[in-house]
Amino acid sequence: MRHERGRAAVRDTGGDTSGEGGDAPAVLLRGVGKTYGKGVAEVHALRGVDLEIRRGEFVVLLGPSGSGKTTLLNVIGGIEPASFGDVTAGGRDISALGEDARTAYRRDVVGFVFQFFNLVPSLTALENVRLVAELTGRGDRERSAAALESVGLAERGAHFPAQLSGGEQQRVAIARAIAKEPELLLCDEPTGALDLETGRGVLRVLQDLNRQGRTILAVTHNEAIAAVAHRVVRMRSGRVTEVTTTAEPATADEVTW
Ligand SMILES: Nc1ncnc2c1ncn2[C@@H]1O[C@H](COP(=O)(O)OP(=O)(O)OP(=O)(O)O)[C@@H](O)[C@H]1O
Repeated sequence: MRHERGRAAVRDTGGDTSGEGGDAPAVLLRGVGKTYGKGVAEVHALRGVDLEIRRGEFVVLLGPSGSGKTTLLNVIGGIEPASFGDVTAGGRDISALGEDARTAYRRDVVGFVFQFFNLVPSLTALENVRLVAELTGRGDRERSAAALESVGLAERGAHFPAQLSGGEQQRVAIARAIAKEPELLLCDEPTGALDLETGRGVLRVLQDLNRQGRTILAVTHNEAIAAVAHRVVRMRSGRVTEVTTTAEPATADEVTW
């Protein structure tokens, strides 16, 4: 494994921003800030973040609690708008979108995976996957079944969440996120609620999806997970402090925590 630390690697986040189409980055942030509240209650969650994520990259965002990781994920995913700066993702200038256009972007371009799976308990695994895909007009049974198969759960489509392990539920949540074929998969602590073995299973699925060409950004506290990424972005106090490139990412089976 080769690490390129410090300034040279941080320069990675620059690059030509003019191109559209094939060479356009999956995500490009320039001077992005997010401030919550007003006056004495003001919190500067992001303080001028520059970041580029290329198509097909697997990027892990690491940082201590409160450093702004989830805020950054939410801004990239269109869950909340930046207070200032430019956000381009999926070929769109997200910072310029109104509420409705941001909702459409979130629905059509981004797949989300959360720490606590958020499956609907009264629906089967397959129904959970279809439910979200249907919102984008891509909810046919075959596509949803194929998504379940791609996370190794082809046989579990008729099971309810309570009949599945935590790792399996998270894999259903990943299938749900990818069934609509998003350009970008955003994961917030995807292994945070899982033990080592089931967590590895989830990482394995994410790595497979990435090898098939999906762009993935995963937020975590867990330093070990960084080993599977192409690049690791470290944050502190709302700023990117370091970007590390890994020439040969580890496989999910090689990481331990
Ligand atoms: N809706 C909100 N209103 C006010 N402050 C917020 C809000 N969301 C986040 N913050 C604050 O912004 C800062 C960054 O929070 P954020 O959740 O992005 O950090 P994080 O790195 O993801 O932390 P953790 O690892 O604990 O989830 C924190 O100080 C947090 O308290």
